[in-house]
Amino acid sequence: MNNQQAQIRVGRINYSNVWPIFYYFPFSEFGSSVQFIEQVPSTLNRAMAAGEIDMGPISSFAYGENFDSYVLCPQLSVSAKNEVNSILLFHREPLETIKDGNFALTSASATSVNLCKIILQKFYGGNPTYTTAAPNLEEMMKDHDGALLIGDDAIRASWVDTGYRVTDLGQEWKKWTGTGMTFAVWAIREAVVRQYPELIERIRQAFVESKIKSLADPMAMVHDAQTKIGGTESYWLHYFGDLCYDFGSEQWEGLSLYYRYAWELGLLSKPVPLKLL
Ligand SMILES: C=C(O[C@@H]1C=C(C(=O)O)C=C[C@H]1O)C(=O)O
Repeated sequence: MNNQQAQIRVGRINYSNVWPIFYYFPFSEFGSSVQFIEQVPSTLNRAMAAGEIDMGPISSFAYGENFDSYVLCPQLSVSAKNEVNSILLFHREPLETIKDGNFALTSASATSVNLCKIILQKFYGGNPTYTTAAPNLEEMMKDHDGALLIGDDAIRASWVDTGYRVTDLGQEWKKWTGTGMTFAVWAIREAVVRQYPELIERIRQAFVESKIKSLADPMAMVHDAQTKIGGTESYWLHYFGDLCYDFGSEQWEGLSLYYRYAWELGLLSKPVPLKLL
């Protein structure tokens, strides 16, 4: 089978935070050679590890768990230099007073779940307990001191006056480390790169071009977000403006520190190297 009929299975995170990289992707140009599978990050993480998808955005923590089999695309990520606005920990009392408490963590995440553990255990010196839960804030907060939501679940909850304190974990990471945080990376299974190098490069380049075009003029994407998710034009301009979709030395500086802390806490089994395409 030559590259043109190759079926590259590409994951697509079903949150608005990845929209800039998909918004102008030329789907029709690739026809049946590319199939898209849309899921929450944790499901895509498992699918790539199982060989059920070949490339696309996954939790950066999932790369840390499976770097032996993956390479990363330069220029593509979901990062934040400070506030991320959609990785939110909701809690009643200050973190200092609940650092040994119990926390409900969304089942949709891998990166942010472990970022929350690094923050509570390493930065606040806590010894909390964790429960993985469906991303329903009201249910999560019934019997926990805090609840972590990500993606559009977090955005929608942030629009409601819940009365809870809200900690932005991107901002918290920046406060303690001085670096930005990368929540998702664009990973490719090495076996697929070897089998379809030209097609993989065409897909990667198309993602980069979509990123450049949508960030150069985000208004169509912003108005789509208002229609499909709600919120104001200024909210979405701020949201997409606070996110960073690059993946270079600045992003690796923060991500390698995250991997080091995760390894030190036993959340990852070994140090994580950078393996670029
Ligand atoms: C910025 C975000 O990052 C997401 C968080 C992820 C995680 O915690 O595993 C994975 C993919 C990202 O798209 C978000 O959810 O809003």
